[in-house]
Amino acid sequence: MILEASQLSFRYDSDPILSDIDIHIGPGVSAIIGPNAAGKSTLLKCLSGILQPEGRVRLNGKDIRQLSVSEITASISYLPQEFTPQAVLTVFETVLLGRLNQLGWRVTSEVLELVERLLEELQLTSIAGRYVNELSGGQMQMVSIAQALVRQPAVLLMDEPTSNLDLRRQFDVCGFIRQLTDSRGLSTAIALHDLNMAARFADTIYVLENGRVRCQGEPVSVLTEEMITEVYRVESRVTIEPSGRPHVAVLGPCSQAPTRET
Ligand SMILES: Nc1ncnc2c1ncn2[C@@H]1O[C@H](COP(=O)(O)OP(=O)(O)OP(=O)(O)O)[C@@H](O)[C@H]1O
Repeated sequence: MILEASQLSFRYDSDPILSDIDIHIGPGVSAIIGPNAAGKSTLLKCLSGILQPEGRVRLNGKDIRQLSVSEITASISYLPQEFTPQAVLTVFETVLLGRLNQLGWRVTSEVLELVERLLEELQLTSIAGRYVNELSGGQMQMVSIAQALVRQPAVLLMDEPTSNLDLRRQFDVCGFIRQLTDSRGLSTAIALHDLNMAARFADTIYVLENGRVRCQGEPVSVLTEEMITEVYRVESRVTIEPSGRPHVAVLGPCSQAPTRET
């Protein structure tokens, strides 16, 4: 399934937040990077149908404005940046709730097995019976990832899914999402701050700057020292790994950084 936007623009009030965005999600992993307030979360909300932008958002060629909420949520799973549990439920129940649209009045054994399998794959089985309001930030984030994945979407939109995770978990989660994307032919977009995670796991990177796509393409063509200096105002060294993917070492802030609003 393909999710694409053309000439997408959005404003919350008077100021434009996103302008003339053309983006093509999938199949594969697209990373959306850019400084704070560049518009990454707003873009994901526009793509998921939560916000109504100007321009076109199409799901497999169909304007999503012509789709019902249940048609959208049957295909697109959106993981917000902040996960706030709505009620005091266990981890298992919270993940199961991700299937809300597909649940009848009886939960089938297939769905229960699906939840169990996912908890196992994300190494959450040991906390399946814990209440979500008692979890650490990282555990909570893992549960929200499981809740997004249990819906078995064709399109996966994730807003900084690894921001609260330790170093090892960041690799595990990104690797799992990458592998799931490949094995199920998903179209996945992930907003990320970690350039090396984007370099390692994405097929395509979109760089957002002040609400516009500054550049896009394969990690090796996008993640250049020049782009990083101009967009993030830091000095870096970019080397190419044996895999052909770039690796970014950040050296420090640019000495003569232009002042810009964030
Ligand atoms: N509900 C809202 N009402 C008004 N302005 C908003 C709202 N949500 C976000 N904004 C503004 O839109 C701009 C883009 O915010 P957004 O959260 O999309 O950026 P981001 O790139 O995801 O940032 P970050 O990396 O800090 O998460 C910011 O200037 C922000 O203040």
